[in-house]
Amino acid sequence: MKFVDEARIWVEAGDGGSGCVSFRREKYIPKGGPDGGDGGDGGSVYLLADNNINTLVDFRYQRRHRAERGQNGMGRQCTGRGGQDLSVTVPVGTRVFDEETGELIGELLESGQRLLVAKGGFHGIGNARYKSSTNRTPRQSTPGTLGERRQLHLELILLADVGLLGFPNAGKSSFIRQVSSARPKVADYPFTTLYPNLGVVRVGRNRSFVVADIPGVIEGAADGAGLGIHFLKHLARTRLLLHLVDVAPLGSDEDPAEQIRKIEAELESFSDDLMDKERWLVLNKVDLLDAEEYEARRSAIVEHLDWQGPVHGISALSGAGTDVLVRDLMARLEQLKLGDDAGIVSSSGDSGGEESEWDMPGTPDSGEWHPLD
Ligand SMILES: Nc1nc2c(ncn2[C@@H]2O[C@H](COP(=O)(O)OP(=O)(O)OP(=O)(O)O)[C@@H](O)[C@H]2O)c(=O)[nH]1
Ligand SMILES: [Mg+2]
Repeated sequence: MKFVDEARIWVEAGDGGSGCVSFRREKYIPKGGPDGGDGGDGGSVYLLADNNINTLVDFRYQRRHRAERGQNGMGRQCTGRGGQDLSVTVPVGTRVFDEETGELIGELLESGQRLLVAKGGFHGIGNARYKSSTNRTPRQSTPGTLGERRQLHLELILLADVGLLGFPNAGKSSFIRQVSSARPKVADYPFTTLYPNLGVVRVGRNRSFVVADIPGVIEGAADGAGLGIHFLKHLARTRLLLHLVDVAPLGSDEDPAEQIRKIEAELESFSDDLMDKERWLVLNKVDLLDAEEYEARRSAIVEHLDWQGPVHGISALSGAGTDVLVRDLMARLEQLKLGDDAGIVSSSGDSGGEESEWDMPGTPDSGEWHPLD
C-alpha cells in the first residue's frame, strides 16, 4: 500500500526585459547615435530538493511561485538587470509532472538536486544594436519574450516517521484527527480502523512529519491474532513509536501498564527492528480523570513498567497536551535526522544504533499535562 502526498502549484518564470529605444542627447553633439540598451533576462524557477523537508504540506499554503522579471533596457547603452531565479524547496523523492500534459518533468532524488521547471524569458534588444551603415537612427527594439508558466503536479511517496501502537479503542485515530488533516473513522468499538492511515502533521513552515495510525494491536498479534500482524510491518520504516494507551479504561481489568507490556511482547516476537526503535509513552484520555487521579495513575504506570523514556499525557479528543507532544516529536525527529546526516545513527535503526540516553530538548516529561484549575 502506497501513501502519496500530492500538491498542485503554479510556477511562473520572469519575462525578459524589453530593449530600449533611445538616442544620445548631449550639448555640442547634435546628432548623437542610438544608445538604447538591451533588457535583462527573466529569472527561472527551479525546484530544489532539501533533506529537511518531509512532506508537501506547505504547498497547501503557498501555491504560486514566481521568479523576477528582467529589467527593461535603458538609455546610454545601459542593459537591464537580469531577474533573480527562484528556488522552491521540495522534499527529496518528489516527482514532478506537468499538470496539463501529464508529462513527467523529472524526479528529485538527492538533497541539493535542482530541476528547471520554468525558464525565464529572453531579453529584448535595444536600438543601439540595430545601428548600421544604412540606418544610423534605428527606431527598432524588441520586447523581451515571456517567461514560461505552468501548473505542476507534485507527488511524494510518504513514509511514516512516527508509528502509533495501542490496543483497540485507545484513541489512535482520534489522535491523528486531532493533529493532522487526516480524517480516519473514530468510533467507540474496537477495530474501527481496518487499514493504516497516514496523517501529515504540520508544525510550522517547512517543518512537518508523518504519523501512521494502524489498527489496534492485541495479544497474539505477532502470531496473527486480530488485525495487528499485517500492519506491524508498516511501522518498519518509522523512526519512533508511540504507545498510546487509555489511562481511564472502563473495565477495571484493562490495566494500562499491562496493555503496554502485552504490546511490547508482541513487538518483541514480531521483529528485533521494532524493538530497537525509540518508544514514547502517551497516556490518552486525561480529560476523564482529575489531576490527582491522573498523577497517581501516571506514577503507577511508570513505576510498574520501569519506564525510562518520555511520558506525555494528552486528550486526543480535546487536544490538551497534543501541541507539546507534537512539538517535542518534531524536535526529536530533527535531532535523529541530524544524527543520520552526520552518520551517527544508522538510518534504519537495524544495527541497534539508537541512543539509550535521552537527549531531548527539555526534560523527558516536558509534555506533562496539567489541568487548568
Ligand atoms: N474522553 C475521551 N475519549 C476519547 C479520547 N480519545 C479517543 N476517545 C474515544 O475513544 C473511542 C475510540 O477512539 P478511536 O480513535 O477510534 O480509537 P482507535 O485506537 O483508533 O481504535 P481502533 O481503530 O478500533 O483500534 C472513541 O469513542 C473516541 O471518541 C480522549 O482523549 N478522551
Ligand atoms: Mg482507529
